[in-house]
Amino acid sequence: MKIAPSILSADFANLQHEVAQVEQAGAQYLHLDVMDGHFVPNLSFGVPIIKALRPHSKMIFDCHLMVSHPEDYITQLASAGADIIGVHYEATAHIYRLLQLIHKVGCKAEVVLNPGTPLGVLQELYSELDAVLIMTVNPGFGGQKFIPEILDKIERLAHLKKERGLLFEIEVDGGIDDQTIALCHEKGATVAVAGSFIFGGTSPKAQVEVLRKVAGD
Ligand SMILES: O=C(CO)[C@@H](O)[C@H](O)COP(=O)(O)O
Ligand SMILES: [Fe+2]
Repeated sequence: MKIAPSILSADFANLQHEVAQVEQAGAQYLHLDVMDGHFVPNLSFGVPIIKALRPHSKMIFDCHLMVSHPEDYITQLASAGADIIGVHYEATAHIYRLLQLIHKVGCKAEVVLNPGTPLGVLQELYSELDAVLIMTVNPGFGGQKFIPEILDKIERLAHLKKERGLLFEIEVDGGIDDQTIALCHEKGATVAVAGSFIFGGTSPKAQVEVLRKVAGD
């Protein structure tokens, strides 16, 4: 499983150092949560922060857009150096068009599903999908408790992927720690996002190493 530290729980006054630590520990992705205070009841950071971090890291920049008009940010995010752009199915009336736009600007396209959104909505989207992000908490905040009912959803998606011979990544996001990562791994998730587990303690480096030991590639 690839590890994707989410900087939402990092020390914002010391971001460059925090990012360097998780990269040195072997994290392959950097997860960047963009929130607009409208789609979710919280504000985080926007494109300028992503652009500022880009020259300091070779990790895959995985941008999770929690905004009401995602189409307005795709081109800017691509120019800022995003590699993967994740858009919520619930945030747009034109998900297919949005996935096409993400590909057009040269990024990988990911659909994010809230806990209450069924897998069936992906049915017509598979040909445009590089990744599916399954929310294992309600989006908007770090430090929430993992919702165990979502394990079944991960298992069903992994089964579907295998059955159809598809190659998309299955990401999980929210409440991931050294216990829940193992459960998600077992069900077929391939990328684990973790914020507070990694940045909430004293050593982000040591915490990435713990996750890698439990479920790393
Ligand atoms: O997208 C989100 C929250 O909406 C996440 O990426 C959080 O940053 C995960 O934080 P933890 O649950 O791991 O603390
Ligand atoms: Fe996220």
